[in-house]
Amino acid sequence: MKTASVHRNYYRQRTANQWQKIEAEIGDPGAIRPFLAGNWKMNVIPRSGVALAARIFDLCKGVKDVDIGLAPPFTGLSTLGDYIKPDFLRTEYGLGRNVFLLAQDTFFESKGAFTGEISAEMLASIGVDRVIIGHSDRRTNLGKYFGFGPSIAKRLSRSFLLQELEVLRTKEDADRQILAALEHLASEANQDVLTGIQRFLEEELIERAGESDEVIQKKVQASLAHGLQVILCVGENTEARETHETFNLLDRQLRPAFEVVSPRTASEVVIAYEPVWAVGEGAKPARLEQISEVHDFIRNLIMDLYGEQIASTIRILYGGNVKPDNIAEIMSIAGVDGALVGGASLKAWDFAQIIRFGLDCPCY
Ligand SMILES: O=C(CO)COP(=O)(O)O
Repeated sequence: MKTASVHRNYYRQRTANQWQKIEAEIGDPGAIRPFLAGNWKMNVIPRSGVALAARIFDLCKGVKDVDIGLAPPFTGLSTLGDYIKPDFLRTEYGLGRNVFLLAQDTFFESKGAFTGEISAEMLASIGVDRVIIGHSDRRTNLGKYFGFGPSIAKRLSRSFLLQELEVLRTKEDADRQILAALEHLASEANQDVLTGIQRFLEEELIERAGESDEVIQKKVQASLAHGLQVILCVGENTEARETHETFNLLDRQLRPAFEVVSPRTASEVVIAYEPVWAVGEGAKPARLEQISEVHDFIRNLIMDLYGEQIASTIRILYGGNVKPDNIAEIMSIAGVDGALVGGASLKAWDFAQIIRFGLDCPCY
C-alpha cells in the first residue's frame, strides 16, 4: 500500500505557493490538514450507514494525512459514533484519530418545548465532533416544503380572487373600495400583472422561509458553547451570481456568524463555500477560477476580522458536485482546504477516491 505522500505534497505546495511568510511566523504548515467531509443528507438508515462507512475505511486503509468527516442523519449518529471509535479504526483500518462524526444541523436552545429539534448539548452528549450549520438546504431550499409561500401566493390567482369577490359581493358591509380594487385586479386585462405579482411573492416568501443569518448565528454560538466544532456553510444563489452580488451576499452571511466567534474559538470553525447553483444532481461544479476567487475573498474577510495567523489556518472547504474526477484539481487551488461532498459521499468507492485525492494508486 502506498503512503499518502501526495497528501503531504499538498501541504508543501500550499506553503511554497502562498504561506511562506506564515510558515516563518507559525512554523507549522502541517496544521492545515485537508478535510474531506461527506454529507449524507436525508439518506441512509443507521445500519447501512455503518456498512457504508466500513467500506469507505476499507478503501482508505492507512490514510492518516487527511481528516475525514461523516454526517449521517440524526438517527444514524449514535450507531455510527459507536463504530468509529479511534482504537477500533486504528487496528482495523490503520486510520489515526482523523475520523470525525458530524451532525447536519442543531437547534440553538438547549432544552424545552421545541418538538423535533435537537440541541448542541444533546449532540455533544453522544460524541458528535462537529456540526454543519447554514447548509443551503436549510437556508432556502427547504422553504418550498415548509414555507407558506405557495399557499399565500395562490391567493393572488385570478380564480381565487373571483371566488372571493363572489362572497364579498353578497356582504352588505363589504368595503366598496376594496371590492373595486379586487375587481380591477381580477379583470382579464390584468392577468399578466397578477401572474407577475404572484410569482414574485411566491419566490420572495420561499426565499425567506429558510434559516436566517440571525438563526445561524445563534446556532454557531450554541455549538461552540457546547464544545462542538462548526462547519459553517455559505454560498450564493444563481440570482446573486448573475447580478454580481456574490461577494456582498457572502459578506452578509459570514460577518454575523463570526460576530459570536472569538479569536480563541475561530480555530473551531471550518467554512464551507457551497454555491447553491453548483449543488446537487444535474448541477455543474463551480469553475476553478470561481472557487479560487471566492476562497480568496473569504480568507481576506477572515484576515480582516482576526488577522493573518487565524486567516492562514482556518480551513475553507468547497462543496458542489465534488467527484472523484475533479477533486484533485479542486484541491490544487491554493486556499482550498478540503471538500464538503453530497451525492458522491453516498458511494463508498467515489468518496474513498475523493479522500485519496491525488494519490497515484487508486482504490484497490
Ligand atoms: O450540498 C452538498 C454538500 O453539503 C454538495 O452536494 P453535492 O456534492 O451532491 O453537489
